[in-house]
Amino acid sequence: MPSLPPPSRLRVRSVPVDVTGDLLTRVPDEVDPREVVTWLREGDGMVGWGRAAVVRTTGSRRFADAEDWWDRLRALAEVEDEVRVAGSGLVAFGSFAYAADSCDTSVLTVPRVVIGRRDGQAWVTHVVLDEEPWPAAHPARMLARSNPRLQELDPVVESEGTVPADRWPQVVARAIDRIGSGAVDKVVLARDVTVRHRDGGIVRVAPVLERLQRRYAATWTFAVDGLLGATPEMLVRLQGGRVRSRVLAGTIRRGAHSIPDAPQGDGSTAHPVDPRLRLVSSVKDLEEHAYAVRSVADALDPHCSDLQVPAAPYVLELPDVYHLATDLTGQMRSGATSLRLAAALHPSAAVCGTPTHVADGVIAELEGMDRGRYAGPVGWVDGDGDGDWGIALRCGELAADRRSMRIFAGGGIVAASDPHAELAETEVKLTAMRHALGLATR
Ligand SMILES: C=C(O[C@H]1C=CC=C(C(=O)O)[C@@H]1O)C(=O)O
Repeated sequence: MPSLPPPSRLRVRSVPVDVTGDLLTRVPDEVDPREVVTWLREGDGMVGWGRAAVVRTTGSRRFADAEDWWDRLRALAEVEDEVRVAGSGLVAFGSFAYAADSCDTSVLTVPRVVIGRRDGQAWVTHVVLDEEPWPAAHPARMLARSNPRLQELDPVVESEGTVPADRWPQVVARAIDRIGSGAVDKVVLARDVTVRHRDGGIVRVAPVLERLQRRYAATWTFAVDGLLGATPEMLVRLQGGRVRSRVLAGTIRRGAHSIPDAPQGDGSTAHPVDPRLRLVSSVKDLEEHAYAVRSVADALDPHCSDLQVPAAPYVLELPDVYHLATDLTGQMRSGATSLRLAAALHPSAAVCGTPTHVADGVIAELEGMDRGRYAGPVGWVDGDGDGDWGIALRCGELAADRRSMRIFAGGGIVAASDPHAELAETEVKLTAMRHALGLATR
């Protein structure tokens, strides 16, 4: 059950403002980092802080309880919205545990302040409870603030995760055996690594988010209740009745050129093969991708009319990797909120496998860890039900004492997977958080 009932009366006011530059610099330094929320891409999006209302849920009803709470909250809220874009007015940010039996709690939180910007239009939203007065500083003083950029990083050190890196290929090999036995077609296995402050201090969130946003501008830089990352994968976006999903599965490292081993019969010199070409012609990656697309298409089908599923993927280019990507689109017909859609889509075969329930069992058995909120939906929902929900990838979860963080990476395993290549893939995916924490040199 929700740990906090919604307040009797939430008053919300959104007004247009003039905000240029980096939205992250508007977040006050003194804010508790677990109360900072962000959803940013290419400089646009939202940042927020404070807690006007929050619900924490667990178990197999973690989505349903959060949805019920949200429905009650939005029915009670009094909203004055002069902006009327997706995300203005009442908005909640959320992050959900991957597994029903996770020890981690899922959260949906309504910040006290949100600053948003979309297509050149910026706004600020304030939320007050009951008879509380509107903040006096609204909005001029707050918007004049600009904290220094790229603050110095905290000194952090890395230690082994649940499964040490050198044992990871054995874990992958067991999954390949399981696939060989016919029990399951695809399994996504993930590992964690622990990073802690070298001097036992608190790991600060702001510099980590700044670095993620700067290097991974084309991904969604998120922060919700201490879960931080830059995900390239959009589980579902609902905006004005349009539904979109970006499915990723199939990966190759950037710069992974190789010389073709077949002799060049015409006597010409062998050239390195562009990794993008290798990726789009890799039977193994195409298979991995097809399972993920199918799972999303099947889950969206009951909710959408005119669902468009491209026949072949394209290559998404990120700073460290290339991914096979497919963008699905549809027209909402079921009336579900974006949060309900995210719940229906989770877990897709980009983070679980095929068939879902068998893959989930193999994951629980072989990974030996609680994924927490890694690989769960992360994003926001507004009062109309519109919103963005990504899959929490390329991310880390701050410990309750804020002195350490678990960072995560996984990869899809199919029959043709190579255990050592899978270890290398998790290493390259860990680069995003290592870079943000100052652990990667690139
Ligand atoms: C599970 C992860 O990536 C997923 C998303 C893109 C590509 C993937 C892959 O090629 O295996 C994974 O399905 C991760 O980054 O931890």
